[in-house]
This record gives sequence, C-alpha cells and structure tokens, in this order.
Amino acid sequence: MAFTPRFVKDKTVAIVGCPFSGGQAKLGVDKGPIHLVEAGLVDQLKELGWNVQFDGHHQFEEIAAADDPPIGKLLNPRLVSKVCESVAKVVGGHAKSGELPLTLGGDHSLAMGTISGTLEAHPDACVVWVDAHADINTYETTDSGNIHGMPVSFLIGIGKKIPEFAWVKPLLKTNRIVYIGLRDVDSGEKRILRENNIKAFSMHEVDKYGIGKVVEMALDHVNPNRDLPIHLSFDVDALDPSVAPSTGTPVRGGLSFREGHYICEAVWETGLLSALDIMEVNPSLADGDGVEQTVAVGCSLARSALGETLL
Ligand SMILES: NC(=[NH2+])NCCC[C@H](N)C(=O)O
Ligand SMILES: [Mn+2]
Ligand SMILES: [Mn+2]
Repeated sequence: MAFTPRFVKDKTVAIVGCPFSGGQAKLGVDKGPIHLVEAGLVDQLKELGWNVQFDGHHQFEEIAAADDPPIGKLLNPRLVSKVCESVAKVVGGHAKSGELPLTLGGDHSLAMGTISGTLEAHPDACVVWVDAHADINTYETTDSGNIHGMPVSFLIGIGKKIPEFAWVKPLLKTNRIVYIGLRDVDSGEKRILRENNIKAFSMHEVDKYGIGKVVEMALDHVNPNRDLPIHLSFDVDALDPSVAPSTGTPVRGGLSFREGHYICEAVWETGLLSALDIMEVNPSLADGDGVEQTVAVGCSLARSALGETLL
C-alpha cells in the first residue's frame, strides 16, 4: 500500500540513532544502531518510497555525568535521564515537523525519551509496546536497578518521584498503552499492571487467539475508533531467541518471525503510525550468524512497519 500515514508529511522518516547502553549493564547494545544502518536500512527505506533523513548517530559522550552514583537501586540515573531528555527533544521536534521518527536503540530506557517526545507532539497518541518484558518497574520494585526495565513507570507517573527525572511528564494514560508478547514479568510489575488496569497480551494470549486477533484486540483497546496516532515501541527480545538471539535479556517462548512482522504490518495498515522504536539489538551478543540475523530482523521489522508488503 503506497500511502503516507495520516500524521506524517511528505513521506519523511527521520532516523534517530541512539548508541546508548546506560539503562542496563551489558556492553554492546550501543552498537545496535550502527549495525542497523550499516546493514543498509537507509537505502531499504528509500526503496519503499520514503524520504530518509539521517545525519549520523547521536553523540551522548558529552552528556556523561562525571559522578553518577546510584539513586536507591537505580544505576546511571543522571546519565539515563539526561540522554532520554535529549532524545525526547529530538523525537518531539521531528514529530512536530511532520516527520516520522524512527529511533534505533540502544537499550529500552530510551523509550522514556521517545514516548515523551511523541506525546509532546501528539498528546492523544497511544503506545503499542512489543516486548518479552513490561519495563514498568518503579524505584520501589526494581530488583536489577537497570532503568531499561522501568521506562513505562516514569511515563505513566507511578513510583517515588526522583528529582533527577523531574523533566519526565506523566503524559501517558494507562488506557493508552497496550503490551504484546510478554512472558517475563516481575511480580511487582504484575501487581502494577493489575492495579492500574493496564491491558497486556502475553504469549499465552498469542497462543490462544493467534496474532491477528491479538493485534485487533490490542488496537481496539488503545485506539477504538482508529483515529489516534500510534507509537510502536518494539523491543527485539519480544521475538523468540531463535529469531533474534543478539539481545541482552532473551527469553524463550517468544514471537515467531512472522508474528513479529505481522504486528508491524498491521500497525502500518492503520495509517496511524507516528513513531517507531527498534530497541535492544546487541551485536556483541550471540555469534556470527546470530548477530547478522538479529540485525537483519531489526531492519525488516522497521520496513514492515513502514509499509513493506509481501505482495
Ligand atoms: N528492556 C528490557 N530488555 N528490559 C528487561 C527488564 C528485565 C527486568 N524486569 C528488570 O527490570 O531488570
Ligand atoms: Mn525486553
Ligand atoms: Mn524492553
């Protein structure tokens, strides 16, 4: 289908490369965006008819806080906060000018920035969060202290208020986010999802209803009239590790290659996509083939969400 989504002008996609790993402990996830671009993503999107804006990856070095001791259990808190704040400005700027921001991670803490940016530009946007994890731990519930397991709690405004993160406005309403693919949710997170009535389709529902029905139910929940902008935040660990092995927190029993792509295709078909994140590609994990395979799958998910069809 050769159309442009409703909230995008001149079929322009702005690639926001975010070589950042501070939201978790494994080295290498900062190399994800570089590999995705080197695999030819820019030309692939041009081939699909997009005007592609890409002026190099973001440099976060100058942001590095000299002294960044943990706050409670939270690791690298000042660094993550400052990086996400700058990402929010960049993503929000693109969205306001009618470009579709495609953020390449980097770890999923970045979504605190990307979704903040989306909501500045489109206050009524909804979020489809595709992940093995709920990433909704709070100051009180996090066990690992890794902020990539926490961005959603900041966006909806739960948990202890941390002054270092004061810029994050709790703009995301709990009925405007839906999860697909969950299978490794901490017990504190399960309670948060329940108490806040947050809709989630785990792998159990994918097995039970099939991916077609699950995506339809997910969109019915966050976007009942199919008129709101959609921010699709895709953590590649939603896919089964046999499909995307190069990622920091793989969990077996994940989405198949087709199920992952189907989600992207179905979101594209709504004509409402307004921002896309491809997160947690870590080219230093897994060996030879696995790395190439994961990078290729990251690119093809992006293409599917941006209009590539099978026929
Ligand atoms: N974006 C991710 N891969 N998140 C994994 C989070 C794992 C775990 N729930 C934690 O909070 O540490
Ligand atoms: Mn995950
Ligand atoms: Mn995640």
